[in-house]
Amino acid sequence: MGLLVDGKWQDKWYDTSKTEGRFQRQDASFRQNISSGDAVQSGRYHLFVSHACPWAHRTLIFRQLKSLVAHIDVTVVSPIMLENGWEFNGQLGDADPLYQHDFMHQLYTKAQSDYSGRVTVPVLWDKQNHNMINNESADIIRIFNSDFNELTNNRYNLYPKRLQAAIDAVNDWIYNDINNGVYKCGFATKQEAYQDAFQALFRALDKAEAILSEQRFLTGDYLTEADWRLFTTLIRFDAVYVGHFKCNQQRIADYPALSHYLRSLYQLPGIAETIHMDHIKQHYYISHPMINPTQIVPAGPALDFTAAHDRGEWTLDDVVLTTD
Ligand SMILES: N[C@@H](CCC(=O)N[C@@H](CS)C(=O)NCC(=O)O)C(=O)O
Repeated sequence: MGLLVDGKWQDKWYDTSKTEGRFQRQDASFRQNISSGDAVQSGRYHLFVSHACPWAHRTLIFRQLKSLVAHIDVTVVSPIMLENGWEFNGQLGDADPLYQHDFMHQLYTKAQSDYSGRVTVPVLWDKQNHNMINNESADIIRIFNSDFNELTNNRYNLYPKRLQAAIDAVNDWIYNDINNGVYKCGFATKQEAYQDAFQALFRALDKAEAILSEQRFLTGDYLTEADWRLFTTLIRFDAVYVGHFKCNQQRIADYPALSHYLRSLYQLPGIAETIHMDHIKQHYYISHPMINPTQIVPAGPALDFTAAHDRGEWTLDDVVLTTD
């Protein structure tokens, strides 16, 4: 794991020495949108992802739900991320079909030769102008939600105006305490930092459990981006975060509403194909040798997301708004 400094790769772990052992995520740097009109073209944009990564996973889910599979190709990096950062490896993931790079950091320096910062997935790339459109999943899912509607004729709106305030409010605590919260637990290097993140994480999971015991989705009757942002952390939780990141007060399987909700989302058409548990487990357990020096990947737990759930029978048409 490392980062680019003035366009040069350096193999360095996260620095927690100035933050009392607390992990702080750096903001993404490439934050363009795709303007409507001419810029919206089938086959012009390319998505670079890791199947391990919960942030990249959001973008793959939106690519499915928004009928973009035929229009935006995907390249999957190797799940093993060590001294060279994310790598292209035709055996464990895909080779780089655009530039035959060996490493993801080469894509960043192609976009900006003096780039300084972390080299993260997902990346939305413009093949026509050979530049990086965006490397922030929160933006990419909004681009997918709205910018290609003319091309696909898919009108599902996972960030509808009338729910935006509610979605933003939910995203805020779910991002800080759950999505990023598991990383704050796992990457903490001081007991107190871990303890604080752990308490905030399970307070937030208890809150999500209470909300979902009362209503179908996080913001009420409609499925929105807030649900998918929570989903990608929940699906990894029992397999990885409980053990590897020490998020072990209880499992998602021990929360009745959360576990049924998780299965109901998993069982929607197109979603199971976005989940690759082998990449998820290999990535975390092998790529963080300071946390797991033997790099042994646990064989369990047995998880069955196809089991029945009690959240009712519904399709996307029933629960996703198609209005602004
Ligand atoms: N804000 C970014 C975060 C992406 C991110 O941190 N991805 C992780 C993988 S799960 C990564 O690439 N980490 C590499 C690093 O930090 O060096 C987003 O949501 O798109």
